[in-house]
Amino acid sequence: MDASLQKRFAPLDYGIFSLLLAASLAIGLYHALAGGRQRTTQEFLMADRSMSCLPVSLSLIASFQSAVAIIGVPGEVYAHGTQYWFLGCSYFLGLLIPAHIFIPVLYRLRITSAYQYLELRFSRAVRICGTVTFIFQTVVYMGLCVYTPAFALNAVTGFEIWGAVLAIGLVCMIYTTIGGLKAVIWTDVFQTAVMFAGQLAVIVVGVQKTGGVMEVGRKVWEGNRIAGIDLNPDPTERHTFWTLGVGGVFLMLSLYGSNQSQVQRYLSAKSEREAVRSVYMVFPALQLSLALSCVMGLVMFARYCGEESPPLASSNRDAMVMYFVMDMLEGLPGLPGLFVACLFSAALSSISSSFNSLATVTMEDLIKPRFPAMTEARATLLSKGLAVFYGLLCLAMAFLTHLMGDSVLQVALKIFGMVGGPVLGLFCLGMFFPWANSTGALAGLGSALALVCWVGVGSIVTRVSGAKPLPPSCRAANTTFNLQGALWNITVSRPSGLQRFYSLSYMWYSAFSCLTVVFVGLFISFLSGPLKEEDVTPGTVYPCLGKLLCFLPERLKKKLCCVTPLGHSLSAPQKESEDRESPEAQTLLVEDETNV
Ligand SMILES: O=C(O)CCCC[C@@H]1SC[C@@H]2NC(=O)N[C@@H]21
Ligand code: NA
Repeated sequence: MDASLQKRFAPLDYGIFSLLLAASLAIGLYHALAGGRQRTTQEFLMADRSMSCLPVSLSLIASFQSAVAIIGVPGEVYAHGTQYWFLGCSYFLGLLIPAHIFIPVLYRLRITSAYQYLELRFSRAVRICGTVTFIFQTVVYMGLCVYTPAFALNAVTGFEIWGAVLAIGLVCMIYTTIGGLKAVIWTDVFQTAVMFAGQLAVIVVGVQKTGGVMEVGRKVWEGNRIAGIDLNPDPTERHTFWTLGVGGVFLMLSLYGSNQSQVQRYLSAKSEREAVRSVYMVFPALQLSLALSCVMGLVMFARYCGEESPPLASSNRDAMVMYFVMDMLEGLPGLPGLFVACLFSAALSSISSSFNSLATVTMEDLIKPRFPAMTEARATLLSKGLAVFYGLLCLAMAFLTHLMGDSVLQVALKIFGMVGGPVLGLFCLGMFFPWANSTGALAGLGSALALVCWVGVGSIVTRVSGAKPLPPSCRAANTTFNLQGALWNITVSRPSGLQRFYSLSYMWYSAFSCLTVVFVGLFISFLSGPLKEEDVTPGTVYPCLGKLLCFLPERLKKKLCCVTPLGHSLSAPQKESEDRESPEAQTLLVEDETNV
């Protein structure tokens, strides 16, 4: 980008930014020296299952709110309008279902890795497949999280990309490796606060510099950026109420229901009730962060829509967001540093959660079952070594990220759909369908991954990445403009056949892959001999049929294989003092440890 547009940092900016990194390191160091000094895997990986709901909820938000959303969502709203905001409608079911179905089932099994559930319900093979799929998804996501802030910074300030990547990667590796899950959660709390502060600063200064709230409102209205509810049922339509509101529910379930990063936070809560409470506390904070990033996109539109050719309009939209921020905050020493601290906080909180959960599942699902006699000290040391290994892998992934094209937000959501969706399907198949067996689960997972990766790769290769950006102009609608508007609305010739398959909205990938696992899984299970109630491990099936058909007599419900609820009836709240382990799960876990 030409030097005239390049923005410079004041010394105070560097000061604030370094302060953030230092604070994160300090929190990590504190947890390395305080408490149990991270000498057991229970403390290093599970925070001694002692966390209360507030830090858990802030850590849940921070884990999947990275620079990808903080830069990607404003860019999305700037180019396409506020349709994306309807994603907030998916947060209701997307959080209620994890709170009242996934947590009760997973928490009472007292597991460490979410994928232990897959072995308890199906078989070790299914568990290994789930773990490997999760590892792949998380490594790619980490690369995206590291690269995004570094790329945006470099595009606008000339900040050396690999300097930023190393800064993020090293700081994160240090405090995650020495401080364990406690450090990750408490740094997430601090970093979430910095994230909100940074976004708020840009919005307040941006509105003030663009002529005030009324002026911004008028411009975004005339610029056709306020989207109404779009009930178009066409699944190839990129963002509609259905793709965001319904497809988004499956996306949220794949993150908050069956993703180790989030499940590990639920399991680190000191009681099931604390875990459920933390999910309820996530809801308002997620809505707020979605609102902040959408409003930031609107302010950015209002700021540049009057100009003939907005700066950087030609280049990557994510870089343009960073330019907008520096354009707004320049001349206010400290604020550019605050926003960069916000970006790095977003990245650090997501990457540290990923490091820690990768180390956890690798230990619990891939190493411990092979070496059951390993001493606690060696296991903890190995977990720390894994955190370093995954840190280096993440830096390598950052290289690959910039090959993916698209806006980083779209890439991230595609990955979650292509890889997170099938794993969600395994959990749904296991929890809601007692007849499903491990043959069906493996067949379902394989077919879903094949199908949804075919769609995903196809859409990238054939570049049917969906809607065109709206005209970037906010001048009052005059005749020529209307004509131009009309021209913009001509729909390209409707794709047919394979093209139509590739142009499936990426927001449907989670739902599509999840339902493929369920349908194929059930079909193969019935072909290969469905399980009976007594074959299913107690506590691994959620008796949703029993709840839905609660009006039926017990006899009939038994017949319909609505298996009896978990160790404790699901409706009874978990008493604090009562020992969490249901007798069946307890005996089971003993077997699990022995039959290695
Ligand atoms: O920001 C990221 O790191 C990934 C993109 C957002 C992931 C999803 S979108 C729905 C939910 N709300 C969030 O803030 N993050 C997740
Ligand atoms: Na984050």
